This record gives sequence, C-alpha cells and structure tokens, in this order.
Amino acid sequence: MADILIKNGYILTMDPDTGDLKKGEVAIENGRIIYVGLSYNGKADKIIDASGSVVMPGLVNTHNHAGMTLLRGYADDLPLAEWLEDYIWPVEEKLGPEEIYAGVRLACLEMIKSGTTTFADMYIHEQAAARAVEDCGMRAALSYGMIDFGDPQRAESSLLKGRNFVKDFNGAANGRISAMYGPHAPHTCSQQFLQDVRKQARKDDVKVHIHVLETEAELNQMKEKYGKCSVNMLHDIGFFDSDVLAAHCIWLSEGDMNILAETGVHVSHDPVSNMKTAAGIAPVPQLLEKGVNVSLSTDGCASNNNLDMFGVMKTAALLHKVNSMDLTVIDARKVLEMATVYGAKALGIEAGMIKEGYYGDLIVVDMKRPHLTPLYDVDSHLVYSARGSDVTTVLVDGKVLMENGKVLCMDEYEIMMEASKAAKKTDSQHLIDVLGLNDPSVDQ
Ligand SMILES: CSC[C@H]1O[C@@H](n2cnc3c(O)ncnc32)[C@H](O)[C@@H]1O
Ligand SMILES: [Zn+2]
Repeated sequence: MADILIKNGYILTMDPDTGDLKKGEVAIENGRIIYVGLSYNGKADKIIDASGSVVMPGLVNTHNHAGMTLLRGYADDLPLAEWLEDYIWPVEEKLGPEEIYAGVRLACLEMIKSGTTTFADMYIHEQAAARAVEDCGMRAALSYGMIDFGDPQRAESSLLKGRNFVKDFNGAANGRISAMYGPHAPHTCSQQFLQDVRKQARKDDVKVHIHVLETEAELNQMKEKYGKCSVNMLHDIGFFDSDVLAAHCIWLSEGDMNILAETGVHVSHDPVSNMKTAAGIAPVPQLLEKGVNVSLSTDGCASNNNLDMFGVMKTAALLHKVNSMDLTVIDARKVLEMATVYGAKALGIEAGMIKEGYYGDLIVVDMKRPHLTPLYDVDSHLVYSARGSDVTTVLVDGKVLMENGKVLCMDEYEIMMEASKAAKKTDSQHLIDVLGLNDPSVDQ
C-alpha cells in the first residue's frame, strides 16, 4: 500500500530514461517514489488529484542566505561593497538566533509556496536555520558562514563553529538536512583558512559552499594580493573538486572555466541577484557547453528580493538570450534541468527527477490559469509564463507540506508576524503597523 498516489496529472519527470507522461501516476511510500507510470496497480492511503496540473520535481535553490528575508528591501540600490560593508554586515551583528529562526521560517514559507523543496544555505546562526528546516519539513544543505578576514583568532573560532555545525546537523531531520562548510569567499578568507576548511571538509566527508568571483572588485583584489584570480588561487591550493559548490562565478576567463569543468566544481547561478546588484553576467552558456553543472538560485532576499525560483528561471533564460543576442543559446528545457536535475546533482541528493527510488519531493503546478492558457508546450509555460503562486501542492520526503494552496506545515500569519517582530531588531523604520500584522481589527 502506497502512502500517496498522485493521479491525472501531466508528469514532467525530467528523467531522460522515461520521458514525460501526458497523463500518469506517481506513487510514494516511506518518503520515496515507488512508481512512475500510466496506472498504479495498487492502493494508497491518500489520493492527490492533479487534473489540469503539471506534476514535476520540486525546485532546488542552490544558493541562499535564508535568514536575510528579514532584510528584504532594507538597503536597496547601493553599490555592492557599500551595501554589504556599510549596511548588511553591521545590521547582521544585531541579529541573534531567535531572529534568524524567524527569518528562515519566513524564507521556508515563501519557498514552499513557490515550489522550492530543497535549498542550499550559508548564513550566521545557522543552527537556527536547521531548527526552522526541521520544523517545516523542507530539505536543505546548510552551512555556517565563515569569514576570517586574515585574522588567525577569527579563523580558529569560525572553523570551530563550522565543525560543530557539521557534527550536530549533518544528516539531521531524518536525513533532510545535510551540512556543508561555508567559507564566505576567496577575498574575505585567508588562503590558510581556506586550506584548513577544505582539509576539514574532506575529513568530515561533507561538501563546501563558497562565493567565487561575484564582482570585478574581487578579481582585482585577488590579482593584487596573489597575482592570480580566485579560481586559479583556489585551484593551486587544491581546493577544487566535485564537492565544491561555487556561487556566482561571473568574472571568469576561458582558462577559469576549463578549471571548473576539469575539477567538477558545481556552479550556482543567481541571475536576478546579479542583475539587481549589477555584479555582471556569468558566462552560463559557455560553462554548460564545457560540461560544468550549473544550477540556479535566488541568493539572499536582500539582493533579489524574493525567493521565487520561477522568476529566477525566466530571468536566467532571458538574460542569456539578450546577452548573446542569440535566443537559441538556452531553451526552456535546459532551464528546467538547471532548476531541478542539476541542482540536486550539485547537492548530491536523490531528487530533481520523478524517478523510482528518488525522494518524494514533488510539486503540482495548476495550469488552469488565464496566463497559462492556451497550452501548447509545458516547458515553455513553466519557464516563461508561470509564477511561484501557480504551485498548489508541495511534497517533501513524501509528506504534504502544502495542498491546494493551503500550507499545512506552518501557520502563515504567525510566521509573518514573528518575522516582522524580529525585523525590529534591525532598529530600522519598518512598516509592521502599515501591514496591520499586530492589529486585531485587521482581517488576517
Ligand atoms: C558569513 S555568512 C554569509 C554572508 O554573505 C553575505 N552575503 C549576502 N549576499 C551576498 C553577496 O551577494 N555577496 C557576498 N556576500 C553576501 C551575508 O550578508 C552574510 O554576511
Ligand atoms: Zn550569496
């Protein structure tokens, strides 16, 4: 007996072996997919009717700072270095684990409602993020963000916090949480610290999540300090292998791309964030051409300013078409692969496809909507026309987190209220009163 049977939907398996099914069924038991096909020959405890909908793998967001939902719209339209150093870092000092817990819960709510089932994260107070993920039922690859700025004492304490995080949370929440090491970036971490982190990650057999060449300023700083760029420096110290997830990777030379391809580094592409911060345009078509696994991500909410992966998919497609002045350079199917199959591959999880044996991490997208009518091509609609709000049902690990638009795993109003309260810690003017979240006379 299956736990759940999804019927009557268009099954976008993303599995090249089976292809997509115009009208199929998916059965899930003990958190795993046990059947994908035309008609399941067995019973199920619960039936989900996906008539008029697409059933597809949950989206995988491979670079986030989930707690930064608290800083959504906090300091926009500033040069990136000024934004980070003069606004974001000082305000992060004021946020403790309780605020981050509230911020990550808000992030999870937003991600679930827009079809993301797994995310990779790097942030402060990450144990609070782990608690939020455990509570809401999502899947995540979490890392405690570490920066040493060349200070040996800071390096030692950061690495200790990172090690403790890995020890406490790798495999937590019944395996839904995997831990990674999160050294922030090659220009904010010393070479010695990066070597120490890499050694520890190999010892603990966990992956590493790092920002690489997001800005031209980083490229220039690295050239000045080391006489080479971040990719060459990291390659020369033996940092790279297929356990590394590198976010952004914008300022790459041809040689850098070859290094990423040869070493099997996974690249996380953040088109919305990169456009908003005017950081530049990552050479995604060239990376894909060289065989680099490029997945998609939102980045933190302060540079996006939402966590909707449907928006990211559309932006990725449009950005690379106009950048190359060639609209064939990336198509809708490739973008869907990046948001599902490639994301799961980057994080080393059996997800990203609707395939027997894989996790029951699925979403149902309602296609009976004006902006999705008429329907000629499912891939096209999902990338160019759909929005996160078209997602009606979300399953992670075979558990239903949202059904027919109702979030079952948390109280939406409470999450928004707690996050708005936590945002008060920034000591900034904000609009909790305008939102009416604290006002019992406002219909919630
Ligand atoms: C040490 S935890 C992670 C750290 O990263 C900061 N951050 C957020 N967005 C960006 C970005 O686009 N580039 C570099 N660093 C970023 C975040 O504020 C945390 O301090
Ligand atoms: Zn980032």
